[in-house]
Amino acid sequence: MTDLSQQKCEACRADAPKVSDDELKELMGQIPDWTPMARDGVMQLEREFKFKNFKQAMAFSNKVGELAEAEFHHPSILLEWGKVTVTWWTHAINGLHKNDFICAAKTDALLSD
Ligand SMILES: C[C@H](O)[C@H](O)[C@H]1CNC2=NC(N)=NC(=O)C2=N1
Repeated sequence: MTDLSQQKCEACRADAPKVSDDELKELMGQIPDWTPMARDGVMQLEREFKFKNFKQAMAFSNKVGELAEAEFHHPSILLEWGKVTVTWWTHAINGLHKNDFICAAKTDALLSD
């Protein structure tokens, strides 16, 4: 499988398929630091990123925001002192689409920028 972080998101459509349980298992292998979880019945991918201070956390948050705009696929970003919690899911289908895994992998890649 092509590296998720090298792939591009497709346009979010209301009739797009959610990932299957088998696809979820396979895709999670490429983003092992993320946690799939259900919130109010909506499957999401979440990861906490730790930083030395608020300034570094804010800089990372901004990079995630740029990534979201570049892919036109947007996460929840919780910015706290020394920590950023990023949560990806697809609003249009109230669940997980391959786009979310691509963006999670691209989020991880920001750490080595
Ligand atoms: C109108 C709608 O919000 C847009 O088409 C895009 C913007 N960014 C998005 N981001 C996410 N995570 N899910 C979406 O369904 C989505 N839709």
